[in-house]
Amino acid sequence: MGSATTSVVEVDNLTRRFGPRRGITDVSFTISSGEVFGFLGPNGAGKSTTIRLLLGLYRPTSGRMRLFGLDPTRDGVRINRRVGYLPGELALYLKMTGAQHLDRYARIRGLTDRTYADHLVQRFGAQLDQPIRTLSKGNRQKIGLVLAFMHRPELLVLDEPTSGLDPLMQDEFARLIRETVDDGRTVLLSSHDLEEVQRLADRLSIIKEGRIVVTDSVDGLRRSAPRTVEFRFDRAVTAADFDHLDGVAVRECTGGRVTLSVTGPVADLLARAGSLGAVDVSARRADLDELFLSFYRDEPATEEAEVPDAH
Ligand SMILES: Nc1ncnc2c1ncn2[C@@H]1O[C@H](COP(=O)(O)OP(=O)(O)OP(=O)(O)O)[C@@H](O)[C@H]1O
Repeated sequence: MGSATTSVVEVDNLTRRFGPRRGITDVSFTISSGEVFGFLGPNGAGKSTTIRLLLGLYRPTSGRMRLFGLDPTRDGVRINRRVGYLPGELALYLKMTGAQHLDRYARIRGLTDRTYADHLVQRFGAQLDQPIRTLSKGNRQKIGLVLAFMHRPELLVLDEPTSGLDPLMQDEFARLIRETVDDGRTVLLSSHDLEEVQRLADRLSIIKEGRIVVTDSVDGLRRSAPRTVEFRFDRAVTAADFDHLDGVAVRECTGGRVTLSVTGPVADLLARAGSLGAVDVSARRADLDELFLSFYRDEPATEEAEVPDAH
């Protein structure tokens, strides 16, 4: 802590096509050291493709990327030593035990001090003495987590990290993430779980149909999330009384009650409601889930969404 913040991951206009199929198009984002960066998107959006490019497993069609200032297409070996990767689909050897996996990874990485690895095994209650094929999904995932974190890498790239973990283990995982960034290390957390990203990430990008639709801090997104505002009047009002106002969408209007979805400043709306003789008002901030879902559903994938930059 206290040291200067540097970019650990830089991605500029990265494009990867698979023949005629789109993989990702013009993807750009930057991740600073000590940050948890969420990468959120529905199935097939392009999260895994982006990660595979970053790890040098795919070559880009065009664009530029850097990890620690190095180019993954050329410096893969140097980069991989500094990265811990948990793939979305864990490829463990079914006949080998967890202990054999740990030995193998420690050898590849030249890791002699196993204190931290042992600590992680204890912490997650990972079962090391049985062949992987006999383990449940969650227990395999715990081994995947230990393998990703055991050498204290500077960058963790985690694809659906809590898949299969029970709530207690998810909490343990959340604590581990916090400790990791408190240590000045960096996390890229890819997921389609809104709740998980919202809880853990400082900033995030939402990717849809291969393109980034928004990048912002979680707090910034929360500020720009629509509020639900409800007014009551002692006479009937109509949707037309409100729907011309900037940032206001009428969700429901019956008799003397109107429910609105509101983004941005409320002065004009309050003036309007006042002039119509409002007798009561209530407001609640929409869940971020609503905002995320609106990006998933409605946003055109070809344009950046107009969310005010929080930085
Ligand atoms: N090796 C490949 N060959 C052909 N098409 C591919 C390949 N890998 C990915 N794609 C295509 O690229 C697009 C993005 O897929 P990707 O796996 O990156 O999505 P994702 O966001 O990780 O999805 P999920 O959440 O389901 O894992 C999809 O249309 C997919 O079909």
